Amino acid sequence: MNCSHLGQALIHQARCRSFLSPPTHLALRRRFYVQTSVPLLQQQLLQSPQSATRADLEPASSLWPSRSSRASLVPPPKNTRHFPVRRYSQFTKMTLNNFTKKHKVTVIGSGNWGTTVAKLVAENCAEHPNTFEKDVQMWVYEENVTLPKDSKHFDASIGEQPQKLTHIINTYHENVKYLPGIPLPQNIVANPSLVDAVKDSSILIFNLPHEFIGNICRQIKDHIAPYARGISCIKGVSVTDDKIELICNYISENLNIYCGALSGANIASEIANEQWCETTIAYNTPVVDKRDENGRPVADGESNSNDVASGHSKELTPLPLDYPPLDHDEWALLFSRPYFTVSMVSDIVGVSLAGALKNIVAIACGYVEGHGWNMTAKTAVMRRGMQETIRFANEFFPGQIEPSTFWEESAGWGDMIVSCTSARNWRCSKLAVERNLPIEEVEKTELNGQKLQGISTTREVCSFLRAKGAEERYPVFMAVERIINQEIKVEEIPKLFK
Ligand SMILES: NC(=O)C1=CN([C@@H]2O[C@H](COP(=O)(O)OP(=O)(O)OC[C@H]3O[C@@H](n4cnc5c(N)ncnc54)[C@H](O)[C@@H]3O)[C@@H](O)[C@H]2O)C=CC1
Ligand SMILES: O=C(CO)COP(=O)(O)O
Repeated sequence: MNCSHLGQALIHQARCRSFLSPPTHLALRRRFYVQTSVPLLQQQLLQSPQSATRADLEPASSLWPSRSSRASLVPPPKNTRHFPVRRYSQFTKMTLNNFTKKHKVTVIGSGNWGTTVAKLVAENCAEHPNTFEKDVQMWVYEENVTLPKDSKHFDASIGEQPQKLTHIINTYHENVKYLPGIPLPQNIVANPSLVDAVKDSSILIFNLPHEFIGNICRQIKDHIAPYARGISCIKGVSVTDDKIELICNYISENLNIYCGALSGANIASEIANEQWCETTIAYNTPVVDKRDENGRPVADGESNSNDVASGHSKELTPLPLDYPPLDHDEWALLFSRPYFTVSMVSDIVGVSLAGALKNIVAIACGYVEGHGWNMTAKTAVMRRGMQETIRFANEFFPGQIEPSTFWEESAGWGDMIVSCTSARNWRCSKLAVERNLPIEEVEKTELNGQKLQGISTTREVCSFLRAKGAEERYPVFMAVERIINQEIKVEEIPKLFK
């Protein structure tokens, strides 16, 4: 029994025991399909992209069994037509090559994670020329960088003169400042002009510290394609007074485009070194972008304001039909690598909040460890931190999360564990206690320009909780703020958690 069969069997078994509601059941089937069948399909198309016919794709049925073998394996779910139709549309979308346009991709941000995501996306753009333009624009916040004498790129004729970071990336294909030692694909184009980098792009990937997103949106608002679609890889939230907004929703509303969210247990330097990991992408394809199996729009052409599927509150410009569609399959195609497994879901709120709030808990864990307490204390902080995260989501985004995001997805417990044991927020808060320094000092001396998201997220979330009078229900979050502000010591934590 291969992985896909096994997945279906498990889902069916769980459903028979009434563990899963029918929608969850369907969502899980879809997830298994994206994770297992799509890469195989891609591989087949890669081997023979021009000549592939539907018959060529039939071997994929070893992953997705034929109707008869499916029937013998597990009784079909209610909506059995769903996946065969999708499979055919995948074939149509990827092989007929009847789209006059391809998606142009821009990554906005070029830090540790920004550059890593640009790398994996650029690898996929080169591998899927029917769907994506080969070159990937990467906007770089320009700065001068001096290559040290022992750098392999050191040029004696230039000496130790500072050079533009964009020049270094485009010449040596390495981001020596934010992702040193990792060779980058040559189809990444480092661009210091934000407006030029986003011009005509149908896909915008936002990947920079969350505090800069307001300024970025203001600068690009009038320069992006109105039909562009986004994915935010940013971990943070936007808070003003007693209002809180997810970063992807902030982007959607301010640019009037639809934007999903990517988040997971992802340490950039490990992924850049192609060590395997998983991630979660949340995306609700807007109704105006949905197409039937013949590639025709499913929207009836009437007003598309308040797009129900995506939750977008304004009128969206549809993605033109001369572009390949942008649905879960295409996002999986853009982000999946052999070393980066993508799970597609619809829970924008759960994925975004899990990614933002775990940074507060990671700081708490670093403090606890720096104080000399070990795994048992850290586990207590993680458990309570996750409890507060889910409480926060239910209290301030009622009815908008899927609990399975926190329990089953990389964006949930996966990210919590990795962040509390090895990420930058954890590392710097641990050092802060060990050196008896404010965490901001450690950030400056240890990270060479990289930014901690946990400090500002803690302050923003705590100020929001105060505005809502909800501090008492969030003792972990509030304690972290007080330790950051050096108002209390780590040893006071257990008393506060009572
Ligand atoms: N590094 C990682 O392992 C992961 C990071 N993330 C998230 O990805 C997002 C981006 O983080 P990184 O790429 O790691 O960034 P980073 O912390 O490595 O680098 C900071 C970036 O901010 C840029 N910058 C500095 N001043 C700026 C300004 N005024 N305007 C615009 N940009 C400016 C710098 O040029 C640099 O590219 C964050 O929300 C982070 O939480 C998510 C998963 C993994
Ligand atoms: O989000 C991350 C891990 O999933 C990275 O966290 P840090 O920003 O603390 O390194």
